[in-house]
Amino acid sequence: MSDSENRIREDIARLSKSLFDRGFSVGSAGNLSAAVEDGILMTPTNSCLGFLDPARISKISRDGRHLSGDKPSKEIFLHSAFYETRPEVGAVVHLHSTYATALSCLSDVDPEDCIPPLTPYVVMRVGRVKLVDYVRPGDEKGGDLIRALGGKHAAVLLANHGPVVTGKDICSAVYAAEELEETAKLLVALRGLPTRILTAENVAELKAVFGSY
Ligand SMILES: O=C(O)[C@@H](O)C(=O)COP(=O)(O)O
Ligand SMILES: [Zn+2]
Repeated sequence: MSDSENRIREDIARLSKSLFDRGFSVGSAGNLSAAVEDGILMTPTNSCLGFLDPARISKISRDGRHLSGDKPSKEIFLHSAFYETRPEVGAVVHLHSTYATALSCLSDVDPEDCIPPLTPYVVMRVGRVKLVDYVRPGDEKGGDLIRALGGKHAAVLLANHGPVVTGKDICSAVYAAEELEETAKLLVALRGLPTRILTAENVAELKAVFGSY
């Protein structure tokens, strides 16, 4: 195993524990993956993000075959669809974090833009978030729904389930998932209050200056 793969395994375990310790995931909810030179590392199914053993993290091929480690997350289709459709994706994080999941259950969120641009950082880290129709966790159809987005979104909310956020590497994907959750919390706190969001010009300026990955 290469030094780089070992480092990414350690990063997945360390960042997963950090998410678990701060309540971004509970029990065995959520899953993370990261690309390595010869495949994709993925958290094992039914594992607790707080107690991962780097050596037992699953490894799958780019076409979804289980190569080594424990049995991979049942959300393998969801993760694989992001890697397939967005070449810049180096990692994927799925959580059941409370506020983002709460938004995913509201009947009046805008399915095209379910995390409106309240602050600059969510625009810079996450971009426009699309609501994806509900399917059973682990259903292959989840992958089809992500592929249908044509790689246009770095993050989605799975209806009545939770967020899936990507990044160029595992650290960026985790930071983006945290930013999405904090913005969801603000949106819930501001519900019913007259709220100013960033204008289209503000968003365009952020994209021009900071780009989007
Ligand atoms: O909600 C679910 O069942 C999955 O999306 C999940 O979060 C945990 O599944 P595994 O990664 O297979 O444990
Ligand atoms: Zn889930």
